Amino acid sequence: MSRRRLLGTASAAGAGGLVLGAAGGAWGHATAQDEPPTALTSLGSTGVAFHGTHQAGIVTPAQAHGHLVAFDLVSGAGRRQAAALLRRWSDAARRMMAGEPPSGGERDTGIALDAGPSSLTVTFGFGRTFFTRTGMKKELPRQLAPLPDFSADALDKERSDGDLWVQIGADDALVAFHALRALQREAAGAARVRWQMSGFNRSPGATDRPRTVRNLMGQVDGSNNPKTTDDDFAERVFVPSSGEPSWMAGGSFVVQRRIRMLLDSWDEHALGEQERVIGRRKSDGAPLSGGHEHTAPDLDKRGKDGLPVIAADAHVRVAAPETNGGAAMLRRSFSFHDGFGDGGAPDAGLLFLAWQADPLRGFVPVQRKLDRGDALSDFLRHEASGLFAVPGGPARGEYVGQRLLEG
Ligand SMILES: C=CC1=C(C)c2cc3[nH]c(cc4nc(cc5[nH]c(cc1n2)c(C)c5CCC(=O)O)C(CCC(=O)O)=C4C)c(C)c3C=C
Ligand SMILES: [Fe+2]
Repeated sequence: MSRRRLLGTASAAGAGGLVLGAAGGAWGHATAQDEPPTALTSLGSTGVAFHGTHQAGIVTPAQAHGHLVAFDLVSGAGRRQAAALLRRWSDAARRMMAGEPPSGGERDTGIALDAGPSSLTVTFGFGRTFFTRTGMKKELPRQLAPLPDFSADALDKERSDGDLWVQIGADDALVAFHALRALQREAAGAARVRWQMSGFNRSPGATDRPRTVRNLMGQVDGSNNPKTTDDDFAERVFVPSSGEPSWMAGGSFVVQRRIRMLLDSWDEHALGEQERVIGRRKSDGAPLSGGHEHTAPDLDKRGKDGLPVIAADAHVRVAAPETNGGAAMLRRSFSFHDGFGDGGAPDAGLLFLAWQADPLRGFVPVQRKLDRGDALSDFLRHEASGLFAVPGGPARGEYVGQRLLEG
């Protein structure tokens, strides 16, 4: 037994399959010779494909651990350095998503030694400033127009935007941090970290059956997300092959908002009031109009008092596609908790991530409306913001963004 005493069991997401036992380097460190091999659970052995029409990490079920990080190109770095960086990053991401060390192993930190790929995904995007920094203004997608100012914004510019954006997700915390650190090291000399945020979701296997995740307000969050099986899913979430700009075919636009939850205030409110604010039951996420979690909310239903059972300012009514001319987005967020403030209030909330083919037909109109009349907004503060173009997935032998950088 030379490299490790782990055996894979399953590979749910295909392509790379289970890929333990990469060559050399730190991966050769010893475990006792006489230990019997231990099978990885499906949590560790699950690998997600790096290549494909779309990048991984968009329709992939949200993992238990997430890192979001923005980089700015260093002064003097332009298109050529950016292309070389994306090539290095793609190579590292492909390897790590297959459970291998990032670059042959010699320089690897060893943080993910002993672990399988654990559903690792790495997703890359470009911010508006990337196109000016690299002299590629002509390629700037119109969909990257700056987001409007919203009245409830209290944005920290230093934790917003950025030239390059990376989303990392994994079901193991060490695997996730390993990827973050590896990509930061690969960036040396070309780009430096502008801001970084970490988040989490429930671990696979923590519930009696697969369930929609809860957020830190205790609500079931994600029930009425577009489903991959919906006829209009791809149209809503991905840029079509005939879309503009052509290098974004198969890509998507992501809006990220660090939304602090004012939990001290929220947690003081009675259950009935909390449910009125959202328009759904807290226990199981069912709409207040009746049925179960996945029953469509009936926005027309009225109670005996003649009032709508889902209130006029309930979050689900104000955000629903039906009340926003069909505007929709795929929400795939992580919760965050970064300690407690001086007064004891948790610095916690949602790293809200919304994916769509065009933010002007997704996030923007919905947030405009929420900004004017959402009961939930009394309990939220939008503290940081970013909008990034996430190109389509790479074909074999290609790196992410190659069609932009070498087109
Ligand atoms: C601009 C878009 C949205 C922001 C910002 C947003 C913040 C936010 N939402 C919750 C909790 C819930 N949201 C729910 C539904 C929901 N939210 C949005 C959009 C934004 N939310 C949409 C489009 C929808 C779906 C509406 C529908 O079609 O019914 C729900 C209900 C369950 C669900 O469908 O997911 C909850 C709960 C928080 C806590 C939050 C900011 C921190
Ligand atoms: Fe919401």
